[in-house]
Amino acid sequence: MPTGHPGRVESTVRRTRGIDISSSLPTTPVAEEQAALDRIRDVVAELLEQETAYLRATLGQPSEGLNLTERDALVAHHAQRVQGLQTAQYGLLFGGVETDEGGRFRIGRLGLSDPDDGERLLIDWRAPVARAFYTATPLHREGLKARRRITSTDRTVTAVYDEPLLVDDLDDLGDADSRDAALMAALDRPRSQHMSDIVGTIQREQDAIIRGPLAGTLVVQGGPGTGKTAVALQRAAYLLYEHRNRLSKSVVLIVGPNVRFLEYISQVLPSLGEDSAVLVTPSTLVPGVTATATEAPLAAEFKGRLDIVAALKQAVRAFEVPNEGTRMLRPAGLKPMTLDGRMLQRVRTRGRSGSTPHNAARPKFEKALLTEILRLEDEEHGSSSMEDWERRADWAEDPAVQELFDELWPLLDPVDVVRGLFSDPAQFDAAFPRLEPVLRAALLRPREHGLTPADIPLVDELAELLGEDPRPAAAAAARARSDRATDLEYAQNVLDMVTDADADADHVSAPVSIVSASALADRQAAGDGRTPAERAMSDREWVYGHVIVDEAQETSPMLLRALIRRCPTRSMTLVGDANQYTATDAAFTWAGLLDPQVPRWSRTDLTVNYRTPGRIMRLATGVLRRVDPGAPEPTSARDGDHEPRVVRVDAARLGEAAARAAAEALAESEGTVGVIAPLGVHGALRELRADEAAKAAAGDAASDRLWVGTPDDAKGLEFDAVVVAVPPMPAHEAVSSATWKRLYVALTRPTKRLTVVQAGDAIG
Ligand SMILES: Nc1ncnc2c1ncn2[C@@H]1O[C@H](COP(=O)(O)OP(=O)(O)OP(=O)(O)O)[C@@H](O)[C@H]1O
Repeated sequence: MPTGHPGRVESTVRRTRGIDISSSLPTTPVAEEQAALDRIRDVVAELLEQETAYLRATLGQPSEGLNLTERDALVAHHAQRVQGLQTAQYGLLFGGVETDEGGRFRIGRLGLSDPDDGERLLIDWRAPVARAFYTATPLHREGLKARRRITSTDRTVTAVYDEPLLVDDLDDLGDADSRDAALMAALDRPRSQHMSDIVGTIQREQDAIIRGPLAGTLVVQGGPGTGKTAVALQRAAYLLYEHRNRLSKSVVLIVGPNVRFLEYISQVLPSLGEDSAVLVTPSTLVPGVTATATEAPLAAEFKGRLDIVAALKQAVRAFEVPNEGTRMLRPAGLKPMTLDGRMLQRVRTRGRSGSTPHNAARPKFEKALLTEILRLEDEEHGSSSMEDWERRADWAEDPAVQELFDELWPLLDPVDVVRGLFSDPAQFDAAFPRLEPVLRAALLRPREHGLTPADIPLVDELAELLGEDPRPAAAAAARARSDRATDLEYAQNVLDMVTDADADADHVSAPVSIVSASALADRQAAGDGRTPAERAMSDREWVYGHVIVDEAQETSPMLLRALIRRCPTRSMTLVGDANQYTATDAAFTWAGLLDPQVPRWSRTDLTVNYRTPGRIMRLATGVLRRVDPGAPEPTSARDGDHEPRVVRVDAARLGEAAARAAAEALAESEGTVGVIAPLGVHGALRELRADEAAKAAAGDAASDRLWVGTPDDAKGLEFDAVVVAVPPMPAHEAVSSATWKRLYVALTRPTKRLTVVQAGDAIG
């Protein structure tokens, strides 16, 4: 019975000098790679069976000889193995290299040896020896004689592209098209609801970013479709591999623009066998709090500025012994006592001494107030025969005193403070004096108004200023208990999935959350049965090993501050595009965002658009030049086969025309269709969406392919065919730059076809 597992096998592979893939060569390269893939799949299947049996056995023997935590940890450990092996089955083998010394290696999604005879079958794409596969060129061969790219479905090798690197004459290399065939095949594949990884076709300029050092802040600037998201996720997988000891404990935080986007990218890391990452949006950065509302851009921009920190500090101070002047204390069964203003100020000063946050300073305040009360009592009745500590305890239990504590130094919740601040005009004006009326009107709102994304960094800041409230301890314990139950349920689901899996299914879908092998040790050490990622997710004060921000051009200074709090070493990768900044009409610069808070950062640019065909990019660039006349000619990896279509319609028929164009796109393309339109147009798509949803519900998986959203929702997404509905716009000079950039974002979403349905002047 084999005893190996991917983790252990992996370390063997890293010591390997070469793999002989030439023994008993089948006749053609495709047949040769098919034989290799069959063998690799057999080994994976065997390991999978073994791990499933372990999982089943562990689940079937409740705590025999093990305490509950140990059992949970083992269950999760085996569940992770099972899921890791399952997800690895897709696109397992994609490359090979032949070195100058004659060594031949196969490169794949994970490192694997045959557990029976120890033969190395696959090298993990992230291992140092695999690097040249991505970066070698005929001019810089990096010790390689030849490279082989392999494309396959789960079980079948579909093509093999051999690329000689050692050639006497560079003209012998063959044409670029055949060299790039694997890349072109990857770019032309129909898109689905989920992003795929690019592990088989990473390009040289992308590889340099992916394998860049962990330390420091790296900005990756690139136009639409240049692979920023893909590279950021591959980089997360690479860093988790290369710095496993550190990062599997500290976890990588990935911030994406919205929930749909997180869903879109959610399969990439699991498909690469990695799970030590937490995915959030700016709206869900603070555990337990979610922003659900929107607000005017000028209000959001104001809240994003760093000067708001001073206002928040002031707002908290305003709760500490708020009204000067005399207070009457009416203790039960005793004469009322007068607490004069000067005395209360003394108490406040003592409460505020040191740097203790507000809630945490409450005991200090209580102690100072009780001291004053005792002094007054002594003055009135002479010194008492009771011990001071007894008198303090007595007074502290008096309801009138407790009421006074709560009135003069209330325990505060950050969300309540934000709600109060932006709904109570008196509090608001005290915190933000002399605001322009328009801004004041945009910021003030009813107390029951939902939180907005720009409120979340304020909640985070306030949580720091307020400190822990001891009262939620019980709630946290309950949450930990329910997390454990979820773990067990999750492991059972994995088992069910394995049992139900159709043996002939060509694609095993990747689970959203798996547990890394190395997390086992941490679980045991932590003793609470949760993975580091799970613990990080529920802990606002978690310090992450690395932070990745996608669409980072939309990061406000306050959000950046909240992210730096989560990673004070500033080990961060920020990917984005200044030209896709739409939060305000101002121009975005990386220096403007970073310089005030990140003393040193570096920038790399990505230049080739792998998504949008050249002929569509030219139309989109015409729109971009409305705001940036000097925008350079775009470079697309493909020119594409379909000219963009522009349909002019009456404003009243915009929705109807968009729906017709979407129906046509669904009929002529086999992949996904995105309709990007203002909210007012979405209603016209209702029927088409219902039709698609009904077909999908009836089991026609191929029909779950229509998406409808606004340009802001579409950020970061892509579709095979896109319909952009453009409402009538004012004279072009009057169109705001953010509006042009939103349109630019929308026009750059297609991988193949674009239809613009427009109700006004030509946009290009
Ligand atoms: N090396 C590559 N091999 C195969 N596909 C790639 C490669 N690089 C990028 N792609 C594909 O190109 C498309 C665009 O990539 P991605 O979404 O990462 O771009 P982006 O720069 O984040 O775009 P945007 O800023 O417009 O959101 C994706 O389908 C991605 O898988």
